[in-house]
Amino acid sequence: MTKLVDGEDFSIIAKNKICYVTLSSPSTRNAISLRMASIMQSICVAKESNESLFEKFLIDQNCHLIVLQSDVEGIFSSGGNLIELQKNPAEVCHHYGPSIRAFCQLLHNFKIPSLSVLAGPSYGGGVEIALATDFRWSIGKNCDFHFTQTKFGIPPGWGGSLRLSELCPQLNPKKVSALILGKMKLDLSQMLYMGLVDKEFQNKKACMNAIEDWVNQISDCPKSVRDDLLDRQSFHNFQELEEYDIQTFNKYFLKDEHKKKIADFMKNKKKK
Ligand SMILES: CC[C@@H](C(=O)O)C(=O)SCCNC(=O)CCNC(=O)[C@H](O)C(C)(C)COP(=O)(O)OP(=O)(O)OC[C@H]1O[C@@H](n2cnc3c(N)ncnc32)[C@H](O)[C@@H]1OP(=O)(O)O
Repeated sequence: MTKLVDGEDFSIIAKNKICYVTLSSPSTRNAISLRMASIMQSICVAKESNESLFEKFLIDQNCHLIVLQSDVEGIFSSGGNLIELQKNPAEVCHHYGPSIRAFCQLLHNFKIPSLSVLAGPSYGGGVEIALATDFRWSIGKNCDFHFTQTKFGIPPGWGGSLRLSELCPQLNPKKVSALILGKMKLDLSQMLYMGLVDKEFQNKKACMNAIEDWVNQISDCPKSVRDDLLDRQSFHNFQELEEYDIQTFNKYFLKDEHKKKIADFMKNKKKK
């Protein structure tokens, strides 16, 4: 196990090709503090080499998946730290929003897949963090999203509104605004229906086993095929993506590795 961030309330570690980002602040129900935001800032901002510390860590540790999770029972995140935000003047909190936004952008844009494990509800900015990952898996039934931002007189600011429209084609910008203005709650059945939650689990063990199986399958794929598949995300134009997919397929079709894998499969099949 290797650590990038080692704190009581927020840690980032790599273990068995999985990067775990863990929120563990029971006293604030996993609110995002100024300290966490400043760590996010320091690990997400690209250095001269054009690579941030977080990206370098993910590459060096050969991580195939980022898992964002809560270590506090009954909550994913209560969003922005209201106590600190109330206490401090705007100048002191100047970097707060941009830092968390940069962290969310990294989860969304970095080329390996990211997953939020939801075993409790999320509020305000906590929903936005959960929306930043590519996938959301739920454990149990209690993982509602609460859009509470306007209760405090502000709109979402960490990329969550746009992500909602991206993830749910039926939620156009007008509908997203209506959800937020209404301080609405989405429960598990609504999130499953909208495709916001991708898989549901009865307990943590089943979820963690599924995560390990997933990463093992990714590791089993030849590195160059894996890299080529992960590069697909850099294309936003469907025509260019189609050409890339055809070229990539031709690069591997009936080459030695492909033939060998077919032969191994047939041999194992006969044995059975
Ligand atoms: C700028 C950020 C903004 C955004 O961009 O969107 C936001 O995120 S706005 C904040 C959105 N958050 C919320 O609306 C949630 C606020 N909290 C609650 O509604 C409740 O606390 C809870 C999360 C539903 C939990 O309720 P409950 O189980 O009844 O516990 P308590 O209410 O007693 O809370 C326990 C403890 O935790 C502290 N706490 C809770 N949320 C926050 C928070 N967001 N920031 C800081 N601290 C928080 C709460 O004060 C309690 O502490 P003690 O009183 O010291 O026990």
